[in-house]
This record gives sequence, structure tokens and C-alpha cells, in this order.
Amino acid sequence: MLSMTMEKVKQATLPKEKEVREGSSLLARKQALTFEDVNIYYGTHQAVKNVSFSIPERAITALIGPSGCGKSTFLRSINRMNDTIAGARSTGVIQYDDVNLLGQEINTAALRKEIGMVFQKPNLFAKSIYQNMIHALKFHGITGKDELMYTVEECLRKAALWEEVKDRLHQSALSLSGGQQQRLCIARALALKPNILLLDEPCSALDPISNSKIEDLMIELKEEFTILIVTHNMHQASRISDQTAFFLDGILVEYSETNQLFTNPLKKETEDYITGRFG
Ligand SMILES: Nc1ncnc2c1ncn2[C@@H]1O[C@H](COP(=O)(O)OP(=O)(O)OP(=O)(O)O)[C@@H](O)[C@H]1O
Repeated sequence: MLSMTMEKVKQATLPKEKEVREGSSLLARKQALTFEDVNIYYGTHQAVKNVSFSIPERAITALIGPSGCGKSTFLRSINRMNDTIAGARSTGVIQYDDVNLLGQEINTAALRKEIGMVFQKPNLFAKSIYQNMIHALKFHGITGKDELMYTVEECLRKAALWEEVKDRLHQSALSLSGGQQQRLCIARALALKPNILLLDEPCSALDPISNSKIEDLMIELKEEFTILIVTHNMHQASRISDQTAFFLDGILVEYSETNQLFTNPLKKETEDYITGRFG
């Protein structure tokens, strides 16, 4: 059973010096997750290769890189979603509090409560907005009507959706627009009071206005949560993230504060990617 609270998150191992520039504030921040030599395989194919770095808490970290470079695979390893894929296996360490998330003893239901995930396409049930919000809470033993309603309202407010749905909580979640559905997925993840939110291209199917609402929401949520976001959209990464990790062919090429990575990258491959020379 995981027993973790953010208060107990340790001053984790610092990133390897070569991956972070001197004087970077990344070195001074408290780390929420530390990756050490993470390798991920699908059968004999290695999708993620020897990745080591740390993610500071209460900040947004963007994972960028061309299609197929391993971003989603890497993200899914954090809450063990890769366990559901036949033939997938991971080695190395993902340190969270006192626990190696890649260890054998992990209770994945407890882990996914602490580390919530939102996918590219909203994955709501064909049930009401309210039922979607309380489903996982009930699974985790919360059944009191007042507590459920309090959490539903609190999380819909945090996800900037309450005003739009407060009069239609018992209507189908599938009657919402794509952007509203995605904010409902975020609200639903928040209901379990996670410490970390993993977002796998949450805006790729959205119109520009919905996209911008989700970006504003991310910036508000980072006051309370540690956020990792996979995005194809480099403008989005540069607008909302505090630090960015650039992956290429399964390798972490560069990890820097976002404005430095986009204005003054250390590696030629990073420069070629952000200037659109490939990918
Ligand atoms: N379920 C799977 N089974 C086998 N191979 C997979 C599976 N999922 C991903 N891969 C392979 O792993 C590599 C990394 O894929 P992944 O989806 O993580 O990349 P990505 O950077 O997120 O790509 P995209 O931006 O297109 O979503 C690719 O070579 C891909 O073909």
C-alpha cells in the first residue's frame, strides 16, 4: 500500500549535472519525482532509454519530441498504465516519496489515486456529470451524500466548469462540448485529491478557445499540484510549462527551464526540433 503525502516528499536526488545547466533554479527546487535509468520495452523494442532527471513539485513540466519518441510511454510508466499493455516492461527507478513506483509491491489503484491521468480524448462514462464525478470516489469508499456533493462542487470549481454545469449535473456528460468534457475529466481526476496530474496531449482534439481555457486551468492548478504534460504543441509548452524535457528516439536529449530550452538550447538536436528542422 502506498503511504504518501506531499508533506513527506523528500528532498530527492538532484538531476544529473550534465542534464541541467549551472545556476538553474531546477537544482534548488524540491523534487516530486526522480527518474533513474528508466528503460521501457515493448517486447524487444526499447521505447525509452536510460532516462534520468527530476521533476520539481508544484510546477508544470512539458514532455516534447517528435511522434514515436516515447513521450506517452514514459508518462504512462509513472502511474503504471503500461502494465495494462501485453509485453510492456520497465526497468530503473521512479522515486516518489519513499517508494519506487516501478517496484513489485505497488498497489496500482492507490497509485492512480495519488497520480491522476487525463488522456488525449475525454474518456467519460455514458452517465450523468454527477455520476462521472462520484464513480471513483465511491470505489475508494466515500459514500456520504454531503461529502460527495461537496467534493463534486469543489472540483468542478477548480476545473473552471462549475458555472457551466451547476444546473445540469444530472444530464449526460456526453452532452457537453469536447472542451467541457476534457475539463470534466480533469475535475474527476482532482476529486481523488491527487498530488500529481499526468496529461497526455489533453488539448489535441480541442478548438483554440477550449485549448486556451485548459491552459489557463493548468496554470492555476500548478499552485496545488505537480503537473506533467505531453504535448506536440511547442507554443503550448512554451506558454504554460516551467521546465521542458525534449525526447528523441527514446532518449532524453535535454531538460531545462522552458524559456532557456526554447531560446538558448544546449543541444543541436533540440535546436533543430524547436526550429522545425525535423519532427
Ligand atoms: N502498445 C504498444 N505496443 C508496441 N509498441 C508500442 C506501443 N505503444 C507505443 N509503442 C512504440 O513505442 C515507441 C514510442 O511510442 P509513444 O507512443 O510512447 O511515442 P510518443 O512520443 O508519445 O508518440 P506520439 O507523439 O505520436 O503519441 C514507438 O516506436 C511506438 O511504436
